[in-house]
Amino acid sequence: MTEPLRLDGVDFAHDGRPVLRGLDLSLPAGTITALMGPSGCGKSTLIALAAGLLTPDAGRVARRCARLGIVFQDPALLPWKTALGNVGFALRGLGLGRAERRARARAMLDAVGLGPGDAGKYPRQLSGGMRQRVALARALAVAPDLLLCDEAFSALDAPVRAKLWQLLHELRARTGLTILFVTHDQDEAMEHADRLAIMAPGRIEQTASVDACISAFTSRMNAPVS
Ligand SMILES: Nc1ncnc2c1ncn2[C@@H]1O[C@H](COP(=O)(O)OP(=O)(O)OP(=O)(O)O)[C@@H](O)[C@H]1O
Repeated sequence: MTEPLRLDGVDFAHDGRPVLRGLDLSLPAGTITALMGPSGCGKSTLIALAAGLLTPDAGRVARRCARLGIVFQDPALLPWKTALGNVGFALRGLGLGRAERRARARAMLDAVGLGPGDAGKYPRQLSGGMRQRVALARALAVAPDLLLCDEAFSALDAPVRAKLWQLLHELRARTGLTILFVTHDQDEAMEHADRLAIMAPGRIEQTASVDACISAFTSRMNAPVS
């Protein structure tokens, strides 16, 4: 099976202070992996390395994807562009005409639950949750085959989160999208991921399939009390 993302023996230091040491992680194509671990263990640093925004001091980061989508906790939208303009901007460089870019951007905003009324608003006129939805639409508009999400849904309420997850599951089923998402929410991880990657400070401590975790838990619950 191909691996759209693989990190081998990655070391990384922020300002000379080691943060990741000999970190290994691989994502099989079409899987959804939840990256979990204590605050400060290096999850966001791993995502930045995976995205190519940071360069490892040692080891190797290999991305085998045609198009990468990234969503951060901070949506970082262009303040001088509308929601539609922000999503359309991401489509420049794909060789599409202006009308096609606008149509794709509109459709993607619609898919994340932002209709024509919201599409024309500037980031300052949108709530934090709406800005996060614009950021997701921007990442998905390029039709990525690898999506990295760093606490991307943290400002969203439960019903909106559920709708966006439904959209991601549909995209995965249709396109084989591979997703790595950082979350502190165990329920979100168990409900939406196929695999868990659990970090200890600086490294991946364990990767396991969610099904294996659930059956281990169930057999422990059903074990006779001695
Ligand atoms: N730009 C930076 N400059 C210096 N140190 C940094 C920088 N970014 C992160 N660090 C440090 O690197 C370590 C790992 O940070 P990182 O943000 O990757 O952890 P995290 O697991 O994502 O944390 P959280 O769950 O709190 O978001 C922390 O000690 C943090 O203080």
